[in-house]
Amino acid sequence: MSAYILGLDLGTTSVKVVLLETVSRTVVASQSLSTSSAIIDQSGEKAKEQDTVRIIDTVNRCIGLLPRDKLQHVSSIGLSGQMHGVLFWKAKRGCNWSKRDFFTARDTSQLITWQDGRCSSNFLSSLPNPDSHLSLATGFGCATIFWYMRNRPEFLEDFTVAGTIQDYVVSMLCGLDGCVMTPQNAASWGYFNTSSNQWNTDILKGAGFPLGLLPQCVPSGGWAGQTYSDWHGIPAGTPVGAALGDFQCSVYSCMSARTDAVLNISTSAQLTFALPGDFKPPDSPQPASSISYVPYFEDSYLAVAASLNGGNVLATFVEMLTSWMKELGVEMSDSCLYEKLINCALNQETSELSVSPTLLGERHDPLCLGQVTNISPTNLSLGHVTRALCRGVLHNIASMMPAERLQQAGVCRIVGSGSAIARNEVLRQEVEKAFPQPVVYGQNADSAVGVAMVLCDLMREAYIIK
Ligand SMILES: Nc1ncnc2c1ncn2[C@@H]1O[C@H](COP(=O)(O)OP(=O)(O)O)[C@@H](O)[C@H]1O
Ligand SMILES: O=C(CO)[C@@H](O)[C@H](O)[C@H](O)[C@H](O)COP(=O)(O)O
Repeated sequence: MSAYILGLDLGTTSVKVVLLETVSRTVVASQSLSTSSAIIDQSGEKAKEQDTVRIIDTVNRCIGLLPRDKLQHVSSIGLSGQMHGVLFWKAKRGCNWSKRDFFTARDTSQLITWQDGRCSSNFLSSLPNPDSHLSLATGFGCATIFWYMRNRPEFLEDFTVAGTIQDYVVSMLCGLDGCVMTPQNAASWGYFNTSSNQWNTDILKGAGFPLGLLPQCVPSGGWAGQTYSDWHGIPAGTPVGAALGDFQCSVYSCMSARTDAVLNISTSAQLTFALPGDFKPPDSPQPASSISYVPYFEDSYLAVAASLNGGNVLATFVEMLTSWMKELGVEMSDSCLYEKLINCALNQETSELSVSPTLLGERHDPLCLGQVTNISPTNLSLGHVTRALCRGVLHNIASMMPAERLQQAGVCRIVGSGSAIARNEVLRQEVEKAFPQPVVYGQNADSAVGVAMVLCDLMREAYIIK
């Protein structure tokens, strides 16, 4: 009888699940559903939160679409998800289990995501310097906790545990009292040293940070525990991997040679290549650099240009059009709008219109927001604007990680991944124009597949799969 690994990715826009057949290492079933969990910011503070209850409901619906007979033969579960963000819960009280088959979120906070803009540059510079090569940015878990500590200390009093959304699901599945976190996610929170794999506890303690909220660190590719109950037909006692970063897992799914760079465009966008095995990160942060060095597996690192402006730029354009049309009394579904916009831009191969689409700024340059230039009466069609937006997304990431930098690193080709690339031919055309290196598109290149592959390879190494 075949055994399967369940891979689950909790992205910013959607939840994706796959079943990977362990012997052939192939995907036999997959599903994806949008979480529609964004909470409108009423505060004017640039808060970006998502509704935890909705995210977990989407997980339940998405897994419910997988074949139940195969779920009964799942031998391990791996999770990845959006990094940097934080949610809070109370030990032993973070969820309700129903009929020993699924759980729903209970008494948790909302998820404060990587897109949260509440930590201004002034606020960040008032925090202690981290002992890490990674600089701190708004939306990073520890910065968010500091923000609550200083602005709404009563909010933190309600909770005893914190983690990313993927860590929360792992804790609930395994019935853990606390939270375990891998260096991939811990590094994305800030105040974590990737050489020692330890939190900067002394620095944080000195600043009055609630140390009890720091998760316990376990290796990337390690186990968190076993399922506490049956879950969607998967038997209780099934091993669960400690949650990984969605970025690292998307790379794992499609980087087949050290000479590959990976360009992932989902809600955000990342362009990355693997650093040599003996690479050691610098001692201190380089906040003005558009390239950072993030932990991958074991002691290895990836060099990455992590842009805050990827598929979300197009999603914002679609949202803007929808709201304009609503005001004008017209209705159209998002999927219909995407299709029409992509078709218009395919018929408009070039445009003089220039869009710099950094709607969220970038971590190395937070105040550099978007601009449109070179506007003329003849370049205002939907085709022109959509073409210019897609080109702008690629120009921005190529300015953060120039083609020459890839060449110096020995990159021979770029592998495209992520659903914004998979679903948008205009973006694919612009990727091919932006870089001289040949571009290929990964089959099954995504984080849910990547996290399942990580577990599959671990079990092979341990001879659990023959
Ligand atoms: N119908 C569509 N057609 C083309 N692109 C789409 C469509 N729906 C969403 N997208 C793109 O996909 C992006 C979200 O990708 P997804 O993989 O779901 O994100 P994440 O992994 O961050 O959850 C959106 O920001 C948007 O650019
Ligand atoms: O900074 C990085 C990677 O270092 C990121 O951009 C990171 O992948 C993202 O912030 C989140 O994980 C969101 O990913 P996604 O939802 O866009 O797939």
